[in-house]
Amino acid sequence: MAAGRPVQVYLDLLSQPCRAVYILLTCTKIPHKVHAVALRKGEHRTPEFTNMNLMQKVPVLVDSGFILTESDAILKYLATQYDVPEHWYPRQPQQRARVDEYTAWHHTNTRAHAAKVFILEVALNNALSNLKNTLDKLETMFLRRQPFLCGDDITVADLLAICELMQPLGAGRDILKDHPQLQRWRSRVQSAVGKSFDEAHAVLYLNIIHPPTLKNQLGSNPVGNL
Ligand SMILES: N[C@@H](CCC(=O)N[C@@H](CS)C(=O)NCC(=O)O)C(=O)O
Repeated sequence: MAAGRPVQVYLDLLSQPCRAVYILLTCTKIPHKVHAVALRKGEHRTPEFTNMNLMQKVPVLVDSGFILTESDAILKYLATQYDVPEHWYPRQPQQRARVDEYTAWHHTNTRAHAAKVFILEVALNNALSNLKNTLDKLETMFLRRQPFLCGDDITVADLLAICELMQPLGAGRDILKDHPQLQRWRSRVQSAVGKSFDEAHAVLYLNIIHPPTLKNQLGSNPVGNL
C-alpha cells in the first residue's frame, strides 16, 4: 500500500499506453491526478516535461517524487504498490510469469503492428486529401478548355502526368475512379501513344496488389477495363 498523496500521471488519451494506465487507475480507484500532455501541441517537448522524462514520451508516473516511465513498468508498479485486486498482476510466480511473457512480447508485436497501421492510415488519408486537390486542379485548370494538359495535342507533360497517376494502381488503387474528366483524358493519352502505353505499364500491372474484389472487376489487364 502506498503513501496518501495521489499519484500524478502525465497522459495524452490519444496514446494507447496512456489509455491503459488511465483505465487501471480509474478502475482500481487508485487516488490519482491526471496532467494532460497534448502531444499534438508538442507539450511533451517543453523543458519542464523533458526534465521529467528525457525520452519526451507519455505516459509518465510520479509517485511521491519517484518518476517512472514505460507503460509496462507503470502498470506493474501500480498493481504491486497499491491495493488492487490480485487478478491484475497475480502474485503466484507462474501466473505472474504468464503476464510478463505477454507484456515482453507485446511491444514488438501487438503494439508495433497495430500502431503502424494507425500511423499509415492517417498518413494515407492526408495523402489522399492532397491528391484530391491536385486532381481537381488538373481538371479545373489544365484540362478546362483543352483535351490534353497543355493544348490540343499530347506533350511530354501528359506523359509525366499519366505515368504518375497510374502508379497507385500498382498498389490496387485507381485514383481516377471518381474523376470522369481525367478518365477521358487518360483514354485520349492511351489512344495517342498506342500500344506503348500497355507495354510500358506491363510490369506495373503484373505487380498489382489487388484487393480480391477489385481484381475480379478488373480481370487480367486492369487498364483494359478502366
Ligand atoms: N514504450 C513506451 C512507449 C511510449 C510512447 O511511444 N508514447 C508515445 C505516445 S503513444 C509518445 O509519447 N510519443 C511522442 C513522441 O515520440 O514524440 C510505453 O509503453 O510507455
